[in-house]
Amino acid sequence: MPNYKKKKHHSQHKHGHQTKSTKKDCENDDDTLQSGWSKLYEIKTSEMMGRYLVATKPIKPGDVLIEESPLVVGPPTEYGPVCLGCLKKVVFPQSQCKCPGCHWPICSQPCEKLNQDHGHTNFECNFLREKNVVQFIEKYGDNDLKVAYEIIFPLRCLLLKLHDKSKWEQLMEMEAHNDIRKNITWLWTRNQTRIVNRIRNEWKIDDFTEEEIHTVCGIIEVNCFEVGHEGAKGRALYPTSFLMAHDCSSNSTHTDNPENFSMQIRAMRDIKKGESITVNYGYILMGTLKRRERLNMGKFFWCACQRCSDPTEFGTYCSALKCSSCSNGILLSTNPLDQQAEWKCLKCSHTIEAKHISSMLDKLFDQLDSIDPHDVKGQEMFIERYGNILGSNHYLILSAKYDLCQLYGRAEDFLVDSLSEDLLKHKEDYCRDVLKVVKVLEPGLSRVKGIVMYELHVPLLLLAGQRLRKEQINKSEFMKCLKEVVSLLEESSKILKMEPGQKEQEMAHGAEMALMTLKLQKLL
Ligand SMILES: C[S@@+](CC[C@H](N)C(=O)[O-])C[C@H]1O[C@@H](n2cnc3c(N)ncnc32)[C@H](O)[C@@H]1O
Repeated sequence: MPNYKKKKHHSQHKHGHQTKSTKKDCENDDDTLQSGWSKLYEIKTSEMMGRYLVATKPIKPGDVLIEESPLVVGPPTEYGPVCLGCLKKVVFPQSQCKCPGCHWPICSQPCEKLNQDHGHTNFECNFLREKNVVQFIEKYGDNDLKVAYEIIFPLRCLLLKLHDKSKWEQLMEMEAHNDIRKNITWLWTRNQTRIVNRIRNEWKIDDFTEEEIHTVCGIIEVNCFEVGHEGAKGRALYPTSFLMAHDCSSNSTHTDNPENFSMQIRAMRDIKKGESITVNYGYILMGTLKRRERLNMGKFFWCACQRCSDPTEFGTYCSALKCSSCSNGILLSTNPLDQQAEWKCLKCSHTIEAKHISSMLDKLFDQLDSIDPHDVKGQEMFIERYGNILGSNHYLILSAKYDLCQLYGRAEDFLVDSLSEDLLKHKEDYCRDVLKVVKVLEPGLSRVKGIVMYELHVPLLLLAGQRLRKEQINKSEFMKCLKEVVSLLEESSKILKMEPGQKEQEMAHGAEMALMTLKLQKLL
């Protein structure tokens, strides 16, 4: 299905942004050697995608393409009361700590993240105090409180119009897709009642027009990144990173620093000169039908990338369903770029309408989603129950396996020392199943790959030791296993070291410690 958007108002930017290059990149380039900075990309425009970034020279895996502070950061949607400084949850109305200026609840006295450029600025504090918005917060119930905190992010964007013209102009450069969004009645009405009417009618803030508020809502929906980690989650807009186009098998990745929400975009694999630089707006372990539906609902375009165009998704078959009419047949979409195209068995030609597939996938997704992420037995039951309908590489099965490969060894009752040989083998199998697919869908320095590689080293190392002791394998077979362990540890530590999240940092550290221990034991 083609993308119907028109991009009339985008001017073509010919300049590349100044970006930091890695040492490796500098070594190949005299200019860069002198400055330490390099223009790695330029901005181009296409009818279908609007503006997007294109490499102006060959880029290596791990090269940093963009590193920047946010323009604005705010609370997520549907989340509830958070500290206006650090975005950590606060318990309302019990919270004792209040911002000394506007009296909104904060996490501690003082929260050191108050008065930051992109968050609860002095300007915002004075503005909220003058309008006495806290009076509403104090009388709201749970639902209204969630809405009130959802307004903070658009309000922060709008306040730039009053106190930071240059940032406001940068924001107004971003796509809002008002023409498309106006025709999505539920979305426009939701924004009208939850955001526009609250700001203008209830909070009596008349500094912004309805159109301006809707536009800011659109800019957020189209361009914002979900940021933060456990404890402090948020949404943020960045001056340059928003330009990255989407690809379901992207060549770059993004991470935000939990301390200050600064954004880093890095290449995951080799990018050729002239190739577009892409990130994945979604989640790698999701099948084409639902992935495209989500991208269209959330980002307002129908993706037609190579992965979406290929019914087998590069031979991974991660959307394929088992045929109920014959044995060993599998069903695939007859045209993955058409959401309505029927699905057909490759063996017996049995067909099913796309709408039935879609509603079944929704039901199964809801079931998987309702399982506590720490519930080993629940996830196992999901695989057992639906493995016969969904293919073994199906993305819903792989999602459960991805959770399980991290749970075995960590979850209560499944700590690593208590895992039987069978369960260790089970963990190994799940890791291998996920890794096989992720290596194809996200080759290179992929975070998911780094995590699974780290997880895989555990059963391999323990099983090899047990088997050597029981004389089920000899020394040279043991050394062969160790070789795989070492390569997994080296690769996962290389990938995860680049990720600022605490979990990834701990794994990278764990991988390095494991390598050191092997060296000390003179096994390497
Ligand atoms: C975050 S913005 C990216 C910057 C945008 N192209 C611009 O010019 O402002 C996201 C929007 O870019 C467009 N876009 C990004 N990736 C695309 C893709 N793979 N195919 C079609 N449109 C895409 C869509 O219009 C989407 O809503």
